[in-house]
Amino acid sequence: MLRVAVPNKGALAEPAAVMLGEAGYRGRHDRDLTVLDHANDVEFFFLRPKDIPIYVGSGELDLGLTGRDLAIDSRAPVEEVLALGFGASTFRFAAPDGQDWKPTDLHGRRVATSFPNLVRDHLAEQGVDAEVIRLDGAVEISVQLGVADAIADVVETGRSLRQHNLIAFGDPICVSEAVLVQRSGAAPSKVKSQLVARLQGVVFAQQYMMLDYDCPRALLPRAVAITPGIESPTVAPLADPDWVAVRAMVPRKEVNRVMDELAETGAKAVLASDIRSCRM
Ligand SMILES: Nc1ncnc2c1ncn2[C@@H]1O[C@H](COP(=O)(O)OP(=O)(O)OP(=O)(O)O)[C@@H](O)[C@H]1O
Ligand SMILES: O=P(O)(O)OC[C@H]1O[C@H](OP(=O)(O)OP(=O)(O)O)[C@H](O)[C@@H]1O
Ligand SMILES: [Mg+2]
Repeated sequence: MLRVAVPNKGALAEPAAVMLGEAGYRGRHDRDLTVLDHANDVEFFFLRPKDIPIYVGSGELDLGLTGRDLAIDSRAPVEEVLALGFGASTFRFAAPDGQDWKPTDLHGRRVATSFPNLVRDHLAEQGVDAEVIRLDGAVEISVQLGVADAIADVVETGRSLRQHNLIAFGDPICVSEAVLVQRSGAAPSKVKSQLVARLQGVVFAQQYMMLDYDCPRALLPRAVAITPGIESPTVAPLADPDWVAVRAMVPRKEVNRVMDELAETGAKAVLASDIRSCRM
């Protein structure tokens, strides 16, 4: 049976549960710490996302969903199998607004963070000798409370930084998202490949939309150039011989631009719909 770690709390827990549900796996009941999915030969363990790389790196669990930043900070021997497309954030230095900060200004100063290894390794790479103060959370407040001169923390919308008069500086230390990890160099297995393929199907489906439209036959070459699809679009005859129906997958981010172009070209009844899952 495949043993898989899933975040039980925090920003990644809910989207991870939704993604596993979409992939056909059994969900968590109440606050249970484990779920047996006999139908798919998988046992899920609900753990703190920070601990997940430790369990997977030690080989106790086969796969884990966690944050890339947490996996790096853990220093556990894990490798990314798949990026999951949710939980996106950057990990950045920040310090009081009103000064033009550079990472080298941290020399000889105190930097508070919940990701001490990630920060220490980054400072060492940059040749900056700063003191790292390890805190568990609410790191943004540490500067005003006087325990640090700057912070390094997760930034999603930037709201927490603004609220505490902090400004991010330097290049991001890490560009993170939720990832599926395994122990570095772990052997492949059939159940593992199946879970990876299913999640890949959901990730891919979330990044695309299905477009359906009617198109005058004479305009088909132009329409196909706008929606080339993955392999090639599906073209089906309509009752009216001068028209065809076209179906193609389109990157979600581009769907409105593509719909505008199709409408301008002369396509009618342009419909966009979600894809729940796929195997490419
Ligand atoms: N807005 C966000 N806040 C915190 N973490 C986020 C956010 N968006 C994405 N993440 C990612 O979630 C992971 C952190 O999850 P974790 O559960 O440790 O912290 P949390 O969501 O802040 O919960 P907690 O309440 O336990 O601090 C990291 O990989 C981080 O990059
Ligand atoms: O850029 P933003 O959208 O403001 O999001 C980032 C903030 O959210 C998280 O904090 P959380 O609320 O989880 O509290 P914590 O610091 O105690 O973990 C994170 O640690 C940042 O503080
Ligand atoms: Mg937090």
